[in-house]
Amino acid sequence: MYLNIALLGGDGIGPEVLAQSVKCLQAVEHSFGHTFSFTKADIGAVAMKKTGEPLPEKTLKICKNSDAILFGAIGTPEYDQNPTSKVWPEQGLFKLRKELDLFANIRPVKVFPALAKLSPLNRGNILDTDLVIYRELTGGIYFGKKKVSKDGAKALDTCEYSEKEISRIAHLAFKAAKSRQKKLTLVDKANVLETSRLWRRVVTNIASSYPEVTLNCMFMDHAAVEMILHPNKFDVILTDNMFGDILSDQGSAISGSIGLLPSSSVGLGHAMFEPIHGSYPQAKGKNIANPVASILSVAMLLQHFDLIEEANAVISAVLKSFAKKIVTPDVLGSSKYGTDYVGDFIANNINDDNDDDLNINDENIGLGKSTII
Ligand SMILES: NC(=O)c1ccc[n+]([C@@H]2O[C@H](COP(=O)([O-])OP(=O)(O)OC[C@H]3O[C@@H](n4cnc5c(N)ncnc54)[C@H](O)[C@@H]3O)[C@@H](O)[C@H]2O)c1
Ligand SMILES: CC(C)[C@H](C(=O)O)[C@@H](O)C(=O)O
Ligand SMILES: [Mg+2]
Repeated sequence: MYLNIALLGGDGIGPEVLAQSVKCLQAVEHSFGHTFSFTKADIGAVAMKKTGEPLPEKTLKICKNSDAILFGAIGTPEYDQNPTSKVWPEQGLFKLRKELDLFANIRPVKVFPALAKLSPLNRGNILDTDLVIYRELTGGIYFGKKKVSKDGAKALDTCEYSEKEISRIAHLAFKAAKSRQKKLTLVDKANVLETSRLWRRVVTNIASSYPEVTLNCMFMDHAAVEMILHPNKFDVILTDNMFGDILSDQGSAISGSIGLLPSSSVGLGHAMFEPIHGSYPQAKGKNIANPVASILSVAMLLQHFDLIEEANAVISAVLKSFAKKIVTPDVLGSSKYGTDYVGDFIANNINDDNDDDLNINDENIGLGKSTII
């Protein structure tokens, strides 16, 4: 297969983890006889320095013309600590998500058996945690009207959702649940917010088209507790933009590190793949960032194009690195292995004979198919 992949490294550790993913994609090309072409483009603070824009036109064009986008991370302390700035790097990501209509952000949360003992939340019931968050990505409070009063003493963010915005991601989440454990949890604040009440009405109506799926509605505050106490009880979580952002970071604490969890963002045409973590600016240039979230995002990319054996080869190589404790220090404090070493190990273990000494089925990380559209 030929794939034209846009590479958006961004800021902080973004380019470092992305470089490991490219090595893995090159290993897939080599082992499975595919051709991937890579086009690098700027986004975030690095793009602002060059052009003044967090998402330059040229980058958007490259993304629109690509089959898929691999994204690193954006954001720098310079802008995080300057709340009065009129432009900031994260706007580049928002514009990209909106322009490409990437309305569904799919974030699997899994506990990897070989790492379960290292999880800060290690208890018996985390072991079979295998849930996936369907986060609405192009609406809600992130994209509603914003205002700051002239004297700067008041600010306003509005949260808006339409039936259409809710129903298109709800269908994806129900389809995912149907192919998994048939449980869907809608997370909202319907006891407070009008938008949440709309979500409940729309999602409850859609549920009748998926009789095999059990729908459960849960308030966000309660969900935060349940996810820590009984993470293995969840299957598919459907939620809005803001709640999905928060719950997925929380999910990573169950897995053991935010450096482990990938995501895909899909719409009707385009698809983007990125770790759930940020630009971790403190680690920039230190070769300590965990590349696994980015590499597993490559596995989701391959699944998206139905390259299932190839995705399994990547997953199998990642699991081998866990089994041999070739991991970065966020996972195992005493580890001496850096970003490059872990990336090289995984890339060097990607081959078309992926179950040589590990059975992928025993430790299948269940990323799920990233899109059903
Ligand atoms: N999608 C994105 O590009 C994205 C996501 C979240 C945050 N951000 C941005 O990143 C910047 C920093 O934000 P933050 O500190 O809240 O979040 P962050 O995810 O960058 O880092 C939070 C902590 O998570 C850990 N961590 C993150 N990535 C890791 C990795 N690959 N390996 C090991 N440990 C890792 C580190 O302990 C780090 O201190 C901000 O500018 C923020 O806006 C970007
Ligand atoms: C960088 C930030 C704006 C972004 C978000 O909130 O969507 C990030 O946290 C994410 O999870 O992708
Ligand atoms: Mg986030």
